[in-house]
Amino acid sequence: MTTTDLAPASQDAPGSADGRPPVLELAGVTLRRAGKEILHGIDLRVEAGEHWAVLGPNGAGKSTVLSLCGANQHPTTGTVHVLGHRLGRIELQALRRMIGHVDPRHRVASPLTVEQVVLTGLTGSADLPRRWEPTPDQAEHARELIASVGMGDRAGLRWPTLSQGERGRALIARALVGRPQLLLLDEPTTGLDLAARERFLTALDGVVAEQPTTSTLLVTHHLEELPSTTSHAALLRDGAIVAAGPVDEVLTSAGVSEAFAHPIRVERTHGRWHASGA
Ligand SMILES: Nc1ncnc2c1ncn2[C@@H]1O[C@H](COP(=O)(O)OP(=O)(O)OP(=O)(O)O)[C@@H](O)[C@H]1O
Repeated sequence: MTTTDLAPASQDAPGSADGRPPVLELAGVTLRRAGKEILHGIDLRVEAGEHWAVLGPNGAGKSTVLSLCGANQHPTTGTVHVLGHRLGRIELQALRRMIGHVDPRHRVASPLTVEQVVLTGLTGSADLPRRWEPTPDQAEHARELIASVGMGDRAGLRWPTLSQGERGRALIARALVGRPQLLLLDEPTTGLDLAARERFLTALDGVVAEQPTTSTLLVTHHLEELPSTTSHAALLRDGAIVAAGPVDEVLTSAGVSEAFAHPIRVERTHGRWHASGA
């Protein structure tokens, strides 16, 4: 395989105040599937270095929004710009190589080892292309990431034999291996034990510190799983955004209660969030 580098961001990419295109811009996005509109007029703008939490009840459309941001599907109407490129005008796989995506729907078809699965993050594919080899730097970075998610002694294990939590850890390393400018995390701590969850949050804080322009979007059902570096939040309900903006303005008891149609008390202590029934 030849690695196709992306052309410079398209001329029609919307600009920000400093002239750089936003990392993500969704404008008037609707999406229809199986005769049903599942997203209605989504507007969302994410700048470099912002860290977004995406929250909402089951079926609100969180994963669907992330799949658009991850160049996995096109909107039915409206526009999606990712890293300055408009979906529909760019080869999706080339774009995917610049995005780290922890996707619970990710399928590993062949019995790859943990190390091989992590390396597929560099090729943006489900399998390792024939004749493709990582550079020594890439291989070393993959090994470091595998160790950082606590899988250093399991790098040679094959995918079908892994537990759910081990797969989750491998997919986090896979998402980080390309040092992406955009990191999409769809319930990344599902199946992780308590220590692995905290290790993941520490690893994410490390990425944020090492790569200050990387932006993240994290979907979770549990406010306790939000990293303390979260800067913004979007609340979804029934395929629409009910609130989006700086995290302390959006993750309030009133905002979260409205999104979930249920009274919820939200508290923030030592930088982390907690939710309980009001
Ligand atoms: N390919 C599809 N065909 C038909 N309906 C779909 C399709 N993909 C998603 N949907 C529907 O769109 C809605 C939003 O789904 P989505 O997975 O984005 O929700 P979510 O907020 O991530 O939910 P959860 O918290 O349960 O994971 C759901 O009602 C779902 O059934």
